[in-house]
Amino acid sequence: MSRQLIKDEKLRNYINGKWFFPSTEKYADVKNPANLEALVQVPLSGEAEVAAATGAAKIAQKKWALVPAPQRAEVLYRVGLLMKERKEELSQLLTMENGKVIEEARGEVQEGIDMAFYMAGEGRRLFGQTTPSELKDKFAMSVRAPVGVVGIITPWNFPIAIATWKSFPAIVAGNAVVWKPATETPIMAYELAKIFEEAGLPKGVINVVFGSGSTVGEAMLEQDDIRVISFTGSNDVGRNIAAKCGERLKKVSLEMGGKNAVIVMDDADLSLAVEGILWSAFGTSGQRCTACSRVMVHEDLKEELEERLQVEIAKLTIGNGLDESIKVGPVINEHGLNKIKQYIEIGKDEGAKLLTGGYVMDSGEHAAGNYFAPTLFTDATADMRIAQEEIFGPVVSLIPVTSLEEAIEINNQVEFGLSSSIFTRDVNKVFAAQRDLDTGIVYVNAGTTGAEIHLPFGGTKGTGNGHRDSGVAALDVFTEWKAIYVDFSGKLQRAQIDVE
Ligand SMILES: NC(=O)C1=CN([C@@H]2O[C@H](COP(=O)(O)OP(=O)(O)OC[C@H]3O[C@@H](n4cnc5c(N)ncnc54)[C@H](O)[C@@H]3O)[C@@H](O)[C@H]2O)C=CC1
Ligand SMILES: O=C(O)[C@H](O)CS(=O)(=O)O
Repeated sequence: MSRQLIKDEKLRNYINGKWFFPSTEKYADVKNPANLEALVQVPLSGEAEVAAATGAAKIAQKKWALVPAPQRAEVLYRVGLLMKERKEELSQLLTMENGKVIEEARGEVQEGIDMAFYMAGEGRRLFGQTTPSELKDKFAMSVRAPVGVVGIITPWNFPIAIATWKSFPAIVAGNAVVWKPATETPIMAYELAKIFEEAGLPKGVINVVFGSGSTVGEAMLEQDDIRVISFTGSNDVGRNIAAKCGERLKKVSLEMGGKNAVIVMDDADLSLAVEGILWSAFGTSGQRCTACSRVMVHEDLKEELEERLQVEIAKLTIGNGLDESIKVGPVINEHGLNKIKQYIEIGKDEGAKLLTGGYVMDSGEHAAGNYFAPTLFTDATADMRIAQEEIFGPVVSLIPVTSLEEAIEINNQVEFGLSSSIFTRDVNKVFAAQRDLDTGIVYVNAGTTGAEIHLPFGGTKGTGNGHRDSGVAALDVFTEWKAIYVDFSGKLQRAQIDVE
């Protein structure tokens, strides 16, 4: 049934309000990670498409910026309504191309809907400041001005939500967008472009160019008319983008990896902690930048936590996420599987104890897809590679600790700083932890995932470069502050007036 949701076998780029096959005539197959069934072919476009999209965006942006922000917001509001109408269909398509289980796919699509309504609200705010002037009969204020053409580059793990986190604030602020989605998950981008079209977004305000990072992504960096690059993805790619944009003085917003941890103190509600760890370590098969991959557990609770987690992991159903009873879907592709496999060997060699999982599931109903068994290591230490590096798979390691201070120190001893969590009933520990955990997101008595769209999303250290997606903070990426002085004294005032 769901296969019928796919109407076009060959996807097309969306440039200047029209649909184009790629001039390169090259395509890549997109496969369902749950069964390796071919879904669609994604264009592998070239530099010509990036240039055309940028040119169209530049022209469109000039007009779009003059549309009053509340009217720009109405288009986003319609986008939200259309997404809501099509929520179930979009969710099924998302599960098919990405593999995440349907319940999570619905959650991701809902994030996009929420972001549409939230950013539509910004069309009536986009607050600036007014301040007193130093001079008599003079008015001083600041407003947010659009940046111009913005480039967004998005990953496969949240193919619709992350795109909405970036494109919606950009559009409501009066920018035009050139968007390169990940080639692994182009269907969500294709459907979102159709929704923008149906909602009446003027031609050229959003342009979608499918293709590889090395061709389309790199070409975007070289377009001087693209004034901002907003990127979510891996650290290596993010560093390269930052370096190249630095040479051109292009603004860059980066959201990258994580090595997120849950802390379980000796006074924790253990049932709650088990649930929080399960959901944030194995949800989306561990392929969230916020996924929990370390647990610092107080030594007094270590054995009990090991036992209870093993019992719960054994109950997880693994398979095609379109089946409502499935709790853990496949990982995105063979490359992902191989990376996870390597980390299992690394963990064993380093001396961590493998309690459960640690293998590719490749027989019976799992034979055709990319399945990895949910994996639990214990007795890991803070310096092990499995406790330092991003695995991006369903693997979590327990690290015993004796105090909150030790747990926080270990939490902060990694390259990344995205999300962290603490389970405790002690309010003093809660406040100390939220102050001292060096991450952009801190959860108390909840796992490391589940960000809400009206708060800033992003992290410290190697996770980013000081910008945030989501919330009002996202507007900082897509606007320039403009200071405006209006002198109504009728004379050229030069100096501050002395107060007599
Ligand atoms: N902090 C955050 O907000 C999030 C971070 N991520 C991170 O994303 C990664 C997984 O996503 P992937 O798609 O595998 O990452 P990736 O870095 O390989 O790809 C991300 C995007 O960048 C493009 N790209 C690749 N090479 C490029 C280049 N040279 N120039 C320009 N663009 C290029 C890709 O085609 C894709 O569209 C993980 O490391 C994860 O932690 C994922 C979600 C959220
Ligand atoms: O991008 C992600 O990994 C998620 O959208 C953020 S969360 O839901 O895990 O907080």
